[in-house]
Amino acid sequence: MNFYKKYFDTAVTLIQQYNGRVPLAIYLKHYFAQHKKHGSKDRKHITHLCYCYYRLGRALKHLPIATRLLTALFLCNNERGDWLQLYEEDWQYAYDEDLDKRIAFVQTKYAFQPEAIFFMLNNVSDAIEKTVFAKAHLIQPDLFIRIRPGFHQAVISKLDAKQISYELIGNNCIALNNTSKIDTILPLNKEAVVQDFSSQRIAEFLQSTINNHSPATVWDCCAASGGKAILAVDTLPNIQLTVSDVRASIIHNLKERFKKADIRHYHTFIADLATNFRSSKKYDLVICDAPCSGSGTWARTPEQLFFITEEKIEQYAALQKKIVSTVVKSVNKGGYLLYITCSVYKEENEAVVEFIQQTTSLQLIQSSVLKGYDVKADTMFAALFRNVAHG
Ligand SMILES: C[S@@+](CC[C@H](N)C(=O)[O-])C[C@H]1O[C@@H](n2cnc3c(N)ncnc32)[C@H](O)[C@@H]1O
Repeated sequence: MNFYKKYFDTAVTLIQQYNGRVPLAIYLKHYFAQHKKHGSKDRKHITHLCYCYYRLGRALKHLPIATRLLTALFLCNNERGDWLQLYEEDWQYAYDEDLDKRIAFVQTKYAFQPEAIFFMLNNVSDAIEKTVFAKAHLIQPDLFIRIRPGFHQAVISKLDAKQISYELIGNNCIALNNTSKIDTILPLNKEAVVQDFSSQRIAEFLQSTINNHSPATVWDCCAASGGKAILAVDTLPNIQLTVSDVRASIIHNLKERFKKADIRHYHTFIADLATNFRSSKKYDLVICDAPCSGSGTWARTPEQLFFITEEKIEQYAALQKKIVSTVVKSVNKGGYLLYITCSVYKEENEAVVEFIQQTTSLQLIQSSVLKGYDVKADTMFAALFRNVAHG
């Protein structure tokens, strides 16, 4: 049996047994750890096949797994390769590097609608071009890094010396192929951070906050391992930073990361903001990068396209409202709240903005969908509010 057929059959078995309870990356990691017979090339091909399968999201769900996998592979591969041997002649002949032509061919075989890839596509923000967005899930996103202040030349020289191909977007954002191994080339977190293009664009919101008001107090209330907090330190001069999260383990990771990033002066605490937590302090800027469905990042975790439920999205929306209700009380007079998600659903974005407007006196300054799907990046949402209350 040829290698591709073997990879294909293994992927079919893995897909049959996968139930979406753990991330696909973890599921495959465990499988490969238990099946040492697969070398690195095998792992790469089998992983690629499984990811392709889930890139089809909810489309063609009625097809048997093997047929659906063949269709997904045909749609997702943007270059000819040995994998084409798996196909009947008419498929081989019809293959084209243009995705739209591949879609048109698949439509001669099955009732394939690209819009069906994305769960509840009608519920995504109006600013999103729905068909383009849904189709973008057939393509693997790029890897993005942000060069930290003062390290531009150092980073560029290291990438050039190793002949890594990259694209510089603006001054400090670098797009790389997803397979690039940059952690062995760059001192990550010190000179550059791995951060999606749209996430880097949160700097545009930060710059319109407390830039003229220094030193200012900043609370990143859903800090995780500190992606937005490091961005705030790099973007805003001389801030007094506080970070918190509900998970102690992630704050531990943040501390390790901050050490590498040479960020030494900051406060941390652990808090569940969905309870009636009350901060004794107020801040000039509260960054609320809320827990969310992550639907703007599902081109990186396409299994979510397949397994997400409406109930889950509703749970996130309810949690977001609870968290913002808690943290708005900690915004100083004249201070700001920056609400962020990496979701595309209105319920987690515009509806939460409306909720804040209805239930608080904060004023909306600006909000926007940060579209990444046309540049192989994530799509995010950000809304900046100001506490204009008097007295
Ligand atoms: C989208 S992530 C934050 C990402 C981070 N700001 C960054 O840029 O890397 C959301 C975070 O909210 C935290 N979270 C979830 N529920 C929470 C709650 N009830 N109170 C506080 N934090 C919570 C999660 O643990 C998670 O780390």
